[in-house]
Amino acid sequence: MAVVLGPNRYGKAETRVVRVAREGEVHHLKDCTVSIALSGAMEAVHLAGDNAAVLPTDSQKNTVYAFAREHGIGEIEEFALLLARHFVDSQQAVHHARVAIDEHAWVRRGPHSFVRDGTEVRTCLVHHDRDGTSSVVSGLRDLVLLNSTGSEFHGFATDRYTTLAPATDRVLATAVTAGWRHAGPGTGSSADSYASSYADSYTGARECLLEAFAGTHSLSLQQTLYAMGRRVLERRPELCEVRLALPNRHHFLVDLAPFGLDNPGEVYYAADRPYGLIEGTVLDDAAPPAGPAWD
Ligand SMILES: O=c1[nH]c(=O)c2[nH]c(=O)[nH]c2[nH]1
Repeated sequence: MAVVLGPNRYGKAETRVVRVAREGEVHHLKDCTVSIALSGAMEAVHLAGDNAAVLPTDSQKNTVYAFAREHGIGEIEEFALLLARHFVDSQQAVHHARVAIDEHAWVRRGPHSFVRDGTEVRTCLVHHDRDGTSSVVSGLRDLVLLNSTGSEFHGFATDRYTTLAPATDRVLATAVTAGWRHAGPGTGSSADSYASSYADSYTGARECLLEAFAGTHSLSLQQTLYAMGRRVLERRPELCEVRLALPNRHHFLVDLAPFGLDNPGEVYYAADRPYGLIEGTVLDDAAPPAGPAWD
């Protein structure tokens, strides 16, 4: 048997950075978690303990803070591309950089006061390669949605273990995890002109998800998933692929008969687990190959 080193990467995970931009009395807040993973010519460190090619993860963390000071944090996709290009361009041994950023939303409550906005998180995942190609996936997670009617589930397959009753009017609730792949940028710095639209693109794609969830009379969460992905692709030509994970947050009607009460769709038990997990990809059939974009 010959033992060889397989794929590997390393980097500082989950650097928490909060950037306060001060405009006199009025402050602006960006609250991010940045995860970096670098790969390339890293055989020597694994095989011989030679660290010459290893830029310490501590330096990577420091770069996040220094860049936040020097460049500010605009759209997270731009900041991720900036970091990814920096590591590939400045370190000979680094051939590929992966940068994932989560943005935690704060809502303004005054010139320099903010309230954390629920659990929803905006996300991005950027890859940059030595040959200059970049990929950008934007998205969100923990966007919690509920329709109190307009959802059915019946006509499903049954077997000897099926006890689920067909539903013609049920609560449909989920916590959306979604990613959408940008058709560009293809190469290097040409991404910069593109970058100014990341904010619009995000707001637009998120709105499509909300609209499609609220506006689809659902015969299954799978059907709703497809409608959500399709709406994004139809309205946002800059995007070519959407991946969704939708946990079915089951709401069970409580049996109030023991108390002499009826329950015409008014009182539910919101179960947290187990939950159905519906996952799917919706894509433009002319989408360029994804490469490592989702890795
Ligand atoms: O929308 C649904 N899809 C399913 O696949 C499923 N399975 C289940 O038990 N309930 C539901 N609901």
